[in-house]
Amino acid sequence: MNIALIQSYIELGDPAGNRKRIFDLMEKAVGANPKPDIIVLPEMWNTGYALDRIHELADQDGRETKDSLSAFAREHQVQIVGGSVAEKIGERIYNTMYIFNRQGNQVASYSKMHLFRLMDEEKHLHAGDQAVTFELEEGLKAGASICYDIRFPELARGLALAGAKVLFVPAEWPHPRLNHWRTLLTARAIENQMYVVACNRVGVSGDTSFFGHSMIIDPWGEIVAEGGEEEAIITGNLDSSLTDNVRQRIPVFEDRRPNLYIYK
Ligand SMILES: NC(=O)CCC(=O)C(=O)O
Repeated sequence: MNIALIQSYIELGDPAGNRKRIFDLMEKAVGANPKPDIIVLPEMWNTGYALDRIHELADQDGRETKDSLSAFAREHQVQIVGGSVAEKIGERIYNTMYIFNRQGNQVASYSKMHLFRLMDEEKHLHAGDQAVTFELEEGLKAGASICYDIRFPELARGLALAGAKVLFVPAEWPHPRLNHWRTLLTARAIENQMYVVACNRVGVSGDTSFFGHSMIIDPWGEIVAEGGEEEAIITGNLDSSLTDNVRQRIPVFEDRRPNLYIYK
């Protein structure tokens, strides 16, 4: 499966401008040869972290985002892991990912469950309360996570135990924590023997600088593709048989001793 990561710049508090930018980049991605089977977007791509105005800027019920991503997926016959957007449900704002198949049908959604205090998320957003797996083509099971979620290995392990062979991680992860980003993503891939597909934004927003370095890491922990710090479409290939291969070679899931892991 060919994957294209849309490592874009995001303008603070400009949903219309950001939508145009993201869709222009997606058009470019589907025009490439080979055409991607899956497009992945970054976190909060509609508004960025304009949290002080998030109630007026968030997408009501995610309607505009869902309609436009669905139409794009159907028109271009491509699966979309839609990063995340600020979504307004009633009076609550969530940081939510939508996933679409090639027919344009929404197959799942996931709201970020760990809110990141360093960026004030907990003051403005509601946390999701459900872990989510979903099925890509060829029966390939994937798990959803968003940015800060990767600091919680229990989430990725739970998704792997539920059958996920790929973990998607849209992000807005800034300097100076590139070392954390690369190490945590690689650790999640190695310990769960799964692909990690992470799409980070680039550019400066206020006094925060986002470094990109979107990456695809295979179940052996090797980096298959990695972006730099500029806006770009990063592409790479995912071979689902590699997950089974690595899991047979080092049978971590058979060797687990979960009943011994609780401190008394
Ligand atoms: N948007 C986020 O969740 C950022 C997480 C982050 O930067 C971290 O260090 O964790």
